[in-house]
Amino acid sequence: MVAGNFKVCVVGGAGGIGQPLSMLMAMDPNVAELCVYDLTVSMVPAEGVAADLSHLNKKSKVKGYAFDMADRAIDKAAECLTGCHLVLVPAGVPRKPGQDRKDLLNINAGIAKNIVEACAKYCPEAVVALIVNPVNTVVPAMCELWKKKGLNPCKIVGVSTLDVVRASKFVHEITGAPIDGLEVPVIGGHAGTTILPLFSQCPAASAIPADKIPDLDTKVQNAGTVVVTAKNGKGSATLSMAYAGARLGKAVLAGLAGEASVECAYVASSVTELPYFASKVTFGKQGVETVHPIGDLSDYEKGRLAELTPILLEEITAGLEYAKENEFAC
Ligand SMILES: NC(=O)C1=CN([C@@H]2O[C@H](COP(=O)(O)OP(=O)(O)OC[C@H]3O[C@@H](n4cnc5c(N)ncnc54)[C@H](O)[C@@H]3O)[C@@H](O)[C@H]2O)C=CC1
Ligand SMILES: O=C([O-])CC(=O)C(=O)O
Repeated sequence: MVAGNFKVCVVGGAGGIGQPLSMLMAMDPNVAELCVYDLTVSMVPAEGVAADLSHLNKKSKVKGYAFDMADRAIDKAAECLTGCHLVLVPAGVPRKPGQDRKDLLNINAGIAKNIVEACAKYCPEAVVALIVNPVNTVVPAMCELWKKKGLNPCKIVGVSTLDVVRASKFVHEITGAPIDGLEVPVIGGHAGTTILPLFSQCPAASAIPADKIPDLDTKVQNAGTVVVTAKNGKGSATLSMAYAGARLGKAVLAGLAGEASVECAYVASSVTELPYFASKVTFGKQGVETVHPIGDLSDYEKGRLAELTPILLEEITAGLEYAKENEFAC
């Protein structure tokens, strides 16, 4: 397989997730150009992160861009975004202890819109992977605004890979089954009970007694909160998120390069009654190629799906409302 020569931008690239994510993407043989994009107020200047990464002995050329908070990306980010094949977006405010992901909507939806409207203008063919929370609402909001511009909503992808990474790790820890190839699909959304790990679809998890599954399910749902609590007001998951985001980013680029790859992601969907839903997705030459059906569920998982559906619908509806009340500047 010949490696691709793709241009990738990490927006929020000097942040907690952004720095390690930029590093992992700079190491991907499919990346020819990497843009590290952040605000001038970031903890480390984006140019500094880029200068640091530019010394890795990898083929990627790395450049940093920093903009003022008051700048609109649509006015400033032409050079940075033009020609991008993939834009990864870990820009936004993380949770503090006691907060719910939903509490971030007001501030983070505005940040996401500022970025996604610039992508609509400068790289409308790119896959735009949104890590910014609350994913359950921000993704439908940005996708509907994207559609209003006549663009293909399949280009907007909500990153829920960390749930798969966590569920798979927990099954490995309990069963001792080899970690390589151990994969628990996680469907639904990316917050609380909307996170539904499908242990019944992971052969290694069949060794776990049925009465232990609800606690394991809850452990996956609460894993983000465990990190928020342990970081004690200094942010949420960054390193594991960067690992998971790079895994998704690499799958997208592999697909664009002609090697179709499957990852769970939260996307516009018709596999359930909900218009946005996380399930397995095949990434191919155009980005999202196939959104896979959820497959067979255990009775427990069926019950959980019924329970999460109205909750996720409410969070999606908030996104649809946002898109009704707002417009892209372009
Ligand atoms: N989808 C998922 O599974 C996960 C999502 N997250 C979310 O990712 C987001 C980022 O988290 P962290 O990296 O920990 O936060 P952070 O605060 O460390 O970094 C965010 C970066 O975004 C930058 N930024 C803010 N507004 C911007 C704008 N308009 N344009 C460009 N850059 C901008 C900031 O300057 C900062 O450098 C949060 O919303 C968090 O909730 C975090 C973990 C997992
Ligand atoms: O918990 C948070 O706020 C960050 C996040 O989405 C996760 O770690 O899954």
